[in-house]
Amino acid sequence: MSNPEDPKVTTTPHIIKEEVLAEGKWVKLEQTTYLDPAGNTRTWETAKRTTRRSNTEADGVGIIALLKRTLHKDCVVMVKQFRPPMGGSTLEFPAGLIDEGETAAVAALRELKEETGYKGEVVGVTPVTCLDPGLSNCTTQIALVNINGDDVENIHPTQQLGDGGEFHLVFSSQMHFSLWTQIITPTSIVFSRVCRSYPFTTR
Ligand SMILES: Nc1nc(=O)[nH]c2c1ncn2[C@H]1C[C@H](O)[C@@H](COP(=O)(O)OP(=O)(O)O)O1
Repeated sequence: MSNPEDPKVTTTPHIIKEEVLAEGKWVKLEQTTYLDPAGNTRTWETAKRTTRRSNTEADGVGIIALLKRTLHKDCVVMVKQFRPPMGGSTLEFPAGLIDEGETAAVAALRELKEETGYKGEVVGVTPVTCLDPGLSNCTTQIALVNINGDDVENIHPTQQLGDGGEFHLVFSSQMHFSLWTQIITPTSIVFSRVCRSYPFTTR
């Protein structure tokens, strides 16, 4: 039985070793051996993307894109798509992996163009945040983008879809969107975890 008078042995937690248990083309499973804050050696099952580049902080970028048009209310552009891990469709901010040599801002404009057809302008990029730190080391940055809907290039946006299949564009009124953020977000971390991918009921 432990003596409550004993000073707790504490040390800085850190990774001791990482062993690959299984690896696919996109994802790998590792066993992470680490020292916990009480000085105990423990293990954790960790999922990682295989696509992470050595010279970057974030795996991907999520895009909060505001469509601004004369005589229309501003709208947030979102995409609805089938997500195999969910076994169904989700309503999400446009998003994607950051390619080699890209900044989050450059990746945001490329992904926005591919997924929605819109040409945007980046007005801000958040710091790096994690998405599901109990499972994975995946990280993201959120780019805030304005779309000039009056620009001739944005009148009839054409998606540039690859093998990934079909995306449906969804426009959420800014007021509705603000309500979500007031309810769900005291911090950007909660915001990105809860709001980046919002389960969508398909009919
Ligand atoms: N976990 C994944 N499994 C796959 O089988 N394929 C995957 C995974 N993650 C990404 N990809 C593929 C799918 C696309 O062809 C490319 C690029 O994805 P990207 O569009 O950048 O990201 P998402 O919008 O999140 O799909 O990677």
